[in-house]
Amino acid sequence: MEATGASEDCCVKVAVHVRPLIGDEKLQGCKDCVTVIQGKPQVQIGSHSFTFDHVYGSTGSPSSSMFEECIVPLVDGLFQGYNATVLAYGQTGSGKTYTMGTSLKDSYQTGIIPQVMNALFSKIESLKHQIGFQLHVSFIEILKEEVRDLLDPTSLNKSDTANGNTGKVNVPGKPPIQIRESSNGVITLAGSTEVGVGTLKEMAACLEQGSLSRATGSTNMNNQSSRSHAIFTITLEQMHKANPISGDGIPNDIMSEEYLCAKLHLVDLAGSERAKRTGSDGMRFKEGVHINKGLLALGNVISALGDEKKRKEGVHVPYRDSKLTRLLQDSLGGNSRTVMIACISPADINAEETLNTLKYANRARNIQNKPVVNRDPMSSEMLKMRQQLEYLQAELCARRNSDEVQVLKERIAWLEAANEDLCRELHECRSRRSIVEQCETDAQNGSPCSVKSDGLKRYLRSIEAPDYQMVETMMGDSREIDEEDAKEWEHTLLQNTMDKELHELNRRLEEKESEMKLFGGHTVALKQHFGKKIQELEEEKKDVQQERDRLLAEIENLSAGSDGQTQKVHDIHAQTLKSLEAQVQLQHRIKQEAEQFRQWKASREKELLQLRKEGRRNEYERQKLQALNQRQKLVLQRKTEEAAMATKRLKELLEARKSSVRDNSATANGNGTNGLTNEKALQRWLDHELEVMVNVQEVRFEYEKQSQVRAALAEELAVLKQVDDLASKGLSPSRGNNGFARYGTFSSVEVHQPGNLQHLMNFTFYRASSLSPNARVARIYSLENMLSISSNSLVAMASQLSEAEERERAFTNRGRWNQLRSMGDAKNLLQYMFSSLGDARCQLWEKEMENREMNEQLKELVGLLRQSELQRKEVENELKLREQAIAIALATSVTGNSPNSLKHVADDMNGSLSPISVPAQKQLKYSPDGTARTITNEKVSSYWAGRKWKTVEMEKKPSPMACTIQMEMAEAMETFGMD
Ligand SMILES: Nc1ncnc2c1ncn2[C@@H]1O[C@H](COP(=O)(O)OP(=O)(O)OP(=O)(O)O)[C@@H](O)[C@H]1O
Repeated sequence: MEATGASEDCCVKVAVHVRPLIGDEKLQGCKDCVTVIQGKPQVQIGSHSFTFDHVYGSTGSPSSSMFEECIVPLVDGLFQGYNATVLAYGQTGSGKTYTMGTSLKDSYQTGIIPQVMNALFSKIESLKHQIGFQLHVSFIEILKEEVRDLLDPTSLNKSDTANGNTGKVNVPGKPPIQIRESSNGVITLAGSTEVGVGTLKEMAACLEQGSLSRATGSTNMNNQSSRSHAIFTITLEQMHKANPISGDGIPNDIMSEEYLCAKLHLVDLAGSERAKRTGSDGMRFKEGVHINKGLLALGNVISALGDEKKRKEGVHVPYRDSKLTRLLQDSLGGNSRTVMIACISPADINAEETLNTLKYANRARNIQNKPVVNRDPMSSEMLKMRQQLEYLQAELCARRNSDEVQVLKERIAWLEAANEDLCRELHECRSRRSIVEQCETDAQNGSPCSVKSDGLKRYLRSIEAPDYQMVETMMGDSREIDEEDAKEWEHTLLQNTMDKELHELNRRLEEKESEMKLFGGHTVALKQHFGKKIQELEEEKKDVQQERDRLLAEIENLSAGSDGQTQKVHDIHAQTLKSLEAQVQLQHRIKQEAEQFRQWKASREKELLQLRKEGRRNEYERQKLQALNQRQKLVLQRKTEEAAMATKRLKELLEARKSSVRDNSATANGNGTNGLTNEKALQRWLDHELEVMVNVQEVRFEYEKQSQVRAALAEELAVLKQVDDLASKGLSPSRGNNGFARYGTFSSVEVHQPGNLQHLMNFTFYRASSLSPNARVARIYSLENMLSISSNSLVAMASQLSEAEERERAFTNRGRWNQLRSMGDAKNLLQYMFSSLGDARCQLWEKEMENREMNEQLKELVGLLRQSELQRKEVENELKLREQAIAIALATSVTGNSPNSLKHVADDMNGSLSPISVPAQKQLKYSPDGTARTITNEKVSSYWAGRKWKTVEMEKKPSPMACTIQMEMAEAMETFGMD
């Protein structure tokens, strides 16, 4: 296959995909530090701003439009014979696999590769009648600079549990896949499996098989991190059957076929990573080193191609530095239309990596590719000939006799006029027919119009008569009549349908009417039933009233008939009794109320006390928290200031480095006054270089310290928020197994933490749940403030570090020692370096000596500390035992138990008393009969000897010696920063 045809220059298109903050980042309280300018493909981070071809995610365009805007043009180009490449680049965990859709889980349908497959097959479906297609796919990965075939059926899928890796294992003895370059510069893979696919399902199966075989592993930054660069390649071959009939109307097979072949590489690169952050060691670390090497080589290729000056100078492009760059040779600066998707995380902790990715991508935008249509040389020759033929035919046509054209034009005009007449006539006929039909309908309904209808029918029949038809045929258009028939047929059909509908409606109407009737019957019956019921009730009411009246009358009669005086006495007694009863009840009520009041008052007082206690506790807590916030803020401020100073210094040094390079090159070029100036300038340059290096180290150190502070703050904030959330739902803390107060369930915070950190989290949780709601809110607010300060500081440092790294890279590529133009310069500088190194070594030696001495002192101190600690413990134990003994002795003096029985008690408590001599202020002395008396200021040994209690110390406070030890220990611990 040969790339032929005119090439078009086109730049590599770069799209940025900003993923949202993910679970882990949210748990770490990360802030979004990436701003996407709305309506513009612009990304800002810290003080840096970048413009790309597209920006998706965050406040940019929705990710769903990425495929339409970036990938569809490439798929279309594939059908025109253009190679294409989609490259996903970014730090580990930034969403490359998600974007490409090779993970087979969350993004499978929205990923680029599945969408490409759908688009390809639907296009093939629509074109398959004109074009013959053949599709092949291959899927390889580059793992540790080794190309592995992910579709090789003979290799085994293996889960390498030792390293936690999953991936393919090549069959022993099988030759490795080779990268070859053909004479015309096309890169091919010898020995990789190319699977022919005919359906979408088959292609999807290949993707699935390869994705499952890909090497993945777990790191601190991504549970399922791709440990290799993966390339899924689709090869589309087309046989165009353009122009199958030659100009003379004779089929011409040789002239009609055109063969095109284009490749689409879909590349999911492994993520760039820092071993420290991914926490990788052993095998994972080695993988990381290889990944970074490959990406560095890719970066160098991008730099070489993206720098216009270098391009013009024809600088060597280091494609051969890695297998990845070798395989992507065509995609970068070659025969391909390329889209690079830079995936970034918006989290502040990833600011440095995000900046590096954006810079990398920005450079890639300058790469110029030269895509050409890939067609078969034979068919391209044929195409040329065909084009020539078409051109000649057109020329021939133009030169033909113009009279012929004139005649044809007149004929066309005549035909058009005839056509117009016919159309008019047809229109009239149609309107007449509709009148006839109307009359016919009326006739059926007995309308007077029926008389006319016969005449019109006759007229119509005359129209349909053979001579009429003949006229029609003569005019060359019999279609109108067919149309009329069709209309009539349509009309009949419509009428039938309407009839049916009417019939249906009538039927339903009847149904409804019968339902109504039925319902009407029911209503009457119900009315009657309830009417009767009401009447019955009315009658019952009347009866009851009559009964009541009768009873009242009876009572009146009875009272009128009794003796008046007896009644009076009876009344007086009854009244007295009543008033007495009322009095008693009143007293009882008063008593009850008094008791209730007393209880209420007591409970109020208790509550008040409780509230006061709570208030005091809250106030204390508030003050403590305030102090803590203040202290932490100050520490953070100090740390941030230190970091800002280091960052500023680094910035200045980097600026100064630029100008010093210029000065030195001027001096080295002979513009300096003499050799001595040159020597001094070189020495200054070297000092400066070393200072930059040390400063970068300092900033990185500050960066890491700041990250740790940030992580601790974020951790506490996450826990506090969780506690607050649970509390707002009305859940109360419960005690966990470890004794700490906990809420029912704990989030994934604890699931992800290893042992001791888990313990710490529990502790934080305990503290958080013991805070009052107000204190919690205040602490959350303060933590959020501190986090935001920390986040800004981190982004500023990341920006300077990324700058320093980039300049260092540029410097390394350019050659650090370019400024040395003569042997003299080199010798002088070497001499200077030697003496500087000598000084540094001497200083180091002195420091080491000092350190050694300090270490020895430290060791002694630690020994002393341990000894004191042991002594402290001994004293404490002793104190405990004595307390027990005192308790027993006191009990004896009260209960009269004999010391003998107490001895058993003490023994049971493992209380064998060791002799110790301590100053005592108050002591008890026991006689053999068990009686005790108090003695003071006497040094005695407490010892159970031959059933005799001698003395037992009563001092409860720790002894002066224990106090001294404790103080010494506290001081020492504070000095060495030990908890
Ligand atoms: N646009 C997105 N929306 C939601 N979640 C995303 C998005 N992009 C990535 N993620 C999530 O982020 C995590 C990391 O993504 P992914 O594995 O694709 O990263 P990666 O760049 O391929 O990492 P590595 O280089 O380590 O393989 C996954 O859990 C994924 O679900």
